[in-house]
Order: sequence, then structure tokens, then C-alpha cells
Amino acid sequence: MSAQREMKEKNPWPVTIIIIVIGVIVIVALVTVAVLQNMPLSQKYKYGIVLDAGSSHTALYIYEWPAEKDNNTGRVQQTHVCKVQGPGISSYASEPWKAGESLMACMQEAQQRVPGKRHLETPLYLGATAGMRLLNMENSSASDAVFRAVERSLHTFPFNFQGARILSGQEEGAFGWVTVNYLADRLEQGLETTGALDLGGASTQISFVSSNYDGSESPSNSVTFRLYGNNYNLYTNSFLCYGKDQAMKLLLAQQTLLAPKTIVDPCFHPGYSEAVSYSGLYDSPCVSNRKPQGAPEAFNHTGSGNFLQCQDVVKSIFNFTYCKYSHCSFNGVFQPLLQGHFGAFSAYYFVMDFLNLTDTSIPLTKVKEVISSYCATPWDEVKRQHPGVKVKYLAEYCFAGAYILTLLTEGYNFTSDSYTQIEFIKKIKGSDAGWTLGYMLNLTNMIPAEAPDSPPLPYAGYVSFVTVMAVLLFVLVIVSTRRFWLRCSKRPQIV
Ligand SMILES: Nc1ccn([C@@H]2O[C@H](COP(=O)(O)OP(=O)(O)O)[C@@H](O)[C@H]2O)c(=O)n1
Ligand SMILES: [Ca+2]
Repeated sequence: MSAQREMKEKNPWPVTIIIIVIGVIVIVALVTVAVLQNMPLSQKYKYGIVLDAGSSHTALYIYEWPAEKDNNTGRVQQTHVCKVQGPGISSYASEPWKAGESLMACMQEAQQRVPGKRHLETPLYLGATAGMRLLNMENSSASDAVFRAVERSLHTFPFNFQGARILSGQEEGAFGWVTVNYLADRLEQGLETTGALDLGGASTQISFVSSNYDGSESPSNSVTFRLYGNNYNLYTNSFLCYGKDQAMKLLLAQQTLLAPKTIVDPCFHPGYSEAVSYSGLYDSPCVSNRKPQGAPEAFNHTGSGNFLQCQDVVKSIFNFTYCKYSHCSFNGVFQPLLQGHFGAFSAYYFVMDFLNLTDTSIPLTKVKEVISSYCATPWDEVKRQHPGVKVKYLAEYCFAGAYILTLLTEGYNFTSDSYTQIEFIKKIKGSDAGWTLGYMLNLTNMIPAEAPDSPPLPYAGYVSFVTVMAVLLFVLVIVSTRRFWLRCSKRPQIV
């Protein structure tokens, strides 16, 4: 009887089970608290809005990023784009109020898209590019009136309006480069950067980092950045009047030096014929000083669709004869040696996409053949083959293709080898390539100069570590307890 009682008293199991249960509860509680306490906060978003007031059209972009993580690269992304109906704001010089009016529909859309409780804190920017640069040169009071009208409209919305202004060509080029490299996560990781090629309607930009360029040879082309702890010495240049639409004016001006009534343009399809008014053509500061004396009202713009001749006329709008630097692109502008990959966007993409030439592994000789065959196609047939495409764009793709090729190879000195380093892009990871994102990131200080401190372990690693350690500790306690009880039960009885 007494031996049985003794056995019962020495049986360690009830106590062990209690310890195990308490231990499991403690571990679960510990791990849960540790995990929940350090869990990334729920995904609330902040927003930013940028209006890109380009020469040909305006677009409104909405960006969002997780509210708690402003500084993380690749975190800001485009959630919506709204294309403003009608032409660019610079086209409203004679009736500025219409420029403000034109933005209302997209702004109302933005009001719907951004959650109401974020409206007051959401920054809103309008940046105007080469169309307004030209208007400002030509008629600064008209450009001021357009800005007043636009600001009046934007102030009527509940966002945190930060102003409307003209970007310099340098800013436009540099922010396009920031956008491309931010979206591709090349900045935070300190990877070799990608150059940016932006073809607009009124200006075109080239921006890249070249290891043999320190900025001293032509300081006005140099922009320095310190981003995530890395220094970048960026070369950038913007060519005003060398956007696709103004370059076409340069081309037409070249062919109307003697005020003809008809021109046969090799960059337009055979059978193409359109009346063009002299005053309309020469209204831009890019060509206004070249208007021929005694020009009639209009000329008949016809096409012959001859690519080789087209290339010759296109070449004649570039000046390659003088260069006071070690290397130049064209018009006496300094350019260091090309280096690395390039992303080409905006009209580069639209044109090359239409011509099925976005694949840059296609040899340049073949690219020329494709454009040449498009140029030679009769105008009626072109219209029949592409019923869904705007006739104005359709007519210009022959010129635009020849222009892009000449700009890249003769202007910027891309060779058949380095051409393969270009990628024609529209979007990167869902966000449009362009200057707007880089502009907003810069103005909101969202790219830190120094690399942000990061926790030694990622969250998943932290959770696994806490769990494994807790389980190990628990096993250790159980084993020690078992050994303690076993030792107690084996101790000789003192009678
Ligand atoms: N679907 C489209 C849209 C725009 N584009 C062209 O892309 C260019 C955009 O230029 P932009 O309005 O941004 O002008 P900038 O102020 O940047 O010089 C214009 O030449 C448009 O005609 C195009 O070729 N296809
Ligand atoms: Ca643009």
C-alpha cells in the first residue's frame, strides 16, 4: 500500500504535463506578441498627382505608395493616368481660360480616385515642358495668362496644390532618368544606371552616366545627384525644337525656303496631298525667323515616299560642322561617349511600336528597309491598312521613323552595336516612363541621399528566428525537468 503511494508521489507525469501546457501557452503568447508587435503596418496608401503639360497633350498621373514606407525604392507606383481631351495647354494662348477648363474632367476623375480622407495632404503639381517654353519665348504674357488660368482651375480642388511651372530642359532630362532608374530598382541597389531618351513633340532629351565624364567639359550639361548613398554625375541635354513635331516644322521650313506653292516631300507617302498655311507653319519660334519673303497663303504638301531622299532632308536639319568640345552630338552640343543601356520612351516608343520595330536586335539595315517600305506605300493603301489610327499620326510615321533613326545614329552617334543597347519602352512595372515620377520623388524628398537603415533581419527571418528559439528553449526546459524528476525518483529512500 505504502509502496503504491510512494510510486504515485514519485510519478513525474502530472507535473510534466502541467509544465508542457503552461510552456506551450507561454511560447504561443510570446511568439504571437513578438510577431504582431513587429508586423509591417497595414497597407495604407498615400498619393501624389502630377500633370504633365506637354506640347501636344496633357496627362494626369496619380501615384501611390505605402503610407509607412515613403523612403523605400520601387515603392511608389502609378495607379491611374487620365489623358486630357484636346491639345496641350500652350495651344490655348489666345483663349487661356480654356486651358484651365480642359483640365477639369481629369481633375474630377482624380478626386474620385484618391480616397477623400487623403485629399488635403495629397500634393498636386503641374509641370509644363517644351510647348510652354516656346510660348514663353514667343509671348511671355500669353504664357503667364495660361498659367494663371490653369492655377485658378487647380485651386478649386481639395488637393495640396504645389504650383504650376515650366521645367527646364535639364530638369526634364534628369527627372526622366531618375524615373527610369527608380522604377527598375537600379538606384537603391547601386547598379549601373540606364540612360534615358525622351522624344517629345517640341523637345527631345538624352541623359546618361558616362564613366569618362566628370562634368567639367560642359558644366551646363551636368547634373549631380546623391541617391541612397551613391553619387551620380549625370550628363543631360535637351534639344529645343528637336521634338518630333517641331522637327517636322524644321523639315518643312527647309523645303519652303523659296516660298513654293507645292512641295514634293520624300518623307510623306506617294499620293499624300494636304494644304498647309504658311502662317501656321511659321508661327513657332523654332522656324519663325526663316519665313520666306512673299510667301503665298498656303502650299500644297505632297509626298513621294522616298526614304533615302527623306534621310538626306532630315540630316539637313542637323548641324554637324562645328564642335568646340572633345565630342559633340550635333549643333555644337557637347556629348560624352555613349555608355550602357538606354530606355527610349514617349514618341520613340509610339513610332517604333507602330512600325513594329521595338525589337532592337533587328539589324539597322533591316530597320531602314522596314521604314523605307512603309514610306513607299501609297497613302490610300496606308489609310486602308490602318483604319483605327489617327490620320495625322499615320501620315507622319514615315518622317518620324526616318527622324528617329537619324537622331539616334547621326545625332547621338549610336552605332549598329550600341543601337542594340536601346530598349523602346512605354511602361516599367506598370508605371509610364517619363519625367513626372522623378519630378514628384524629388519634390517630396522621397529618395534619400543616404541608404536607409534596414533591420538586420527581414520580417520573415525574424519570425522564424523567434519561433525556433522559443521552441528550442521549451525543449530545453522539458528535458531539464524530466532529468530533474528522474534524478529525484532514483535517489535512495531514507527510512
Ligand atoms: N499615341 C501617341 C501619343 C503621342 N505621340 C507623340 O508623342 C509626342 C509627345 O510629346 P509631348 O506632348 O510630351 O511634348 P513635349 O512637351 O514633351 O515636347 C508628340 O509628338 C505626340 O505627337 C505619338 O506619336 N503617339
Ligand atoms: Ca513630354
